[in-house]
Amino acid sequence: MAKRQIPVIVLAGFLGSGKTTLLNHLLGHSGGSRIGVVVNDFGSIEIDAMSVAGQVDSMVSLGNGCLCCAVDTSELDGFLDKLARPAARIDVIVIEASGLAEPQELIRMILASDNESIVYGGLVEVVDAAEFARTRDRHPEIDRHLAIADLVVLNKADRVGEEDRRAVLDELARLAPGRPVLEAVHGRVDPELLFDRKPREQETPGAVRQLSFEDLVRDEAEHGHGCGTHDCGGDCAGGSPGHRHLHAAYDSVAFTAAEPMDPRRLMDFLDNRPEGLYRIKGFVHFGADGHRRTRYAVHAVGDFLRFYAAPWGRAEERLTQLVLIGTGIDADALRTALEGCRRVEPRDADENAMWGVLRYAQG
Ligand SMILES: Nc1nc2c(ncn2[C@@H]2O[C@H](COP(=O)(O)OP(=O)(O)OP(=O)(O)O)[C@@H](O)[C@H]2O)c(=O)[nH]1
Repeated sequence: MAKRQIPVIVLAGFLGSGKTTLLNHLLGHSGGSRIGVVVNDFGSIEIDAMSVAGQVDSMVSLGNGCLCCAVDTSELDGFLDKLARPAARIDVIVIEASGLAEPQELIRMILASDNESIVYGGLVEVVDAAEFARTRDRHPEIDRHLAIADLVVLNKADRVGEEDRRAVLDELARLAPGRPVLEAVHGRVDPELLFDRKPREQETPGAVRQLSFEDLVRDEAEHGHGCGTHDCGGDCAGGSPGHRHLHAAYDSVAFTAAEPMDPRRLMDFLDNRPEGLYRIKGFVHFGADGHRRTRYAVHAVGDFLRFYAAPWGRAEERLTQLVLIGTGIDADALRTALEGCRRVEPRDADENAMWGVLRYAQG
């Protein structure tokens, strides 16, 4: 009997589209399946890894940089070997790509792996319904990602009206013809759709098709792009302009503070985020009266801003840890601005200080 192979699914999508949210949904609704997770954060503080830890059967995390620019595949191979070892009893592995990754490079790495216990399980591309048009304007590369997706999740369906929703669906049908598009709110998709894939030979011609190794080799020959196997620094100047990695233009800034943050100053910073600063994620410790036990997860995606309140874990260090990602951002200025948001001096009780934060809070 053929040995059962563990499918490795790549979960991709632009910054803030909802990959971690979807992954957490899968983890919470996996039934009896054991999910192994590889998280690839772009920033040097592994916010995504922290956001899924605790719910997952087995996780490895690759911080600071895009996996798609790894010099060789051995690092990923090592992680896959670890997750696929029989003792881990993993049924499916999900790789959450960084929001700036080239999914094609990740797929190439999985297909090139000589680990016989794993098999490429498809690309799930998450799309932010509200940001789709703007993201595509700035990053036409997204079209290429959609074209090779096995499943497109049109997430944040709650953030668009009927007309915009239809327009995005039409555009997706054009960009990813024949591919299933699932509309979702907060990444709530049926896990069955991801894990229980039909074997290739049962697929209907013209329906969902997984990218094959031949496709990739052909694509490489056509585009002369081999950055899965060399250190291209994300730019691949030798390749076609269409193959410029998304993250080549993006910088990330990490900020950590042990002192509590001043809610008014931080809100002032967040309400006036500089142009180009597209994504902020992390956790904030405010330390204000009545809020000392609350950890505020913060997410900014484009114009969208939310805080999610949850109690700090018992053993958790009360720190503010933020990752800021954007194009043309001034890292030093951002760090200085955030330093200025720390509450260094004890202040008189300011009962209303948290109002600005609570306006954006959920949970
Ligand atoms: N309104 C709304 N918000 C959502 C939905 N899905 C996710 N979000 C929010 O969008 C923000 C970003 O979600 P994440 O899951 O962290 O996105 P991501 O793709 O992992 O982000 P990166 O790791 O930066 O690429 C968070 O505030 C989520 O709560 C949705 O369907 N509707």
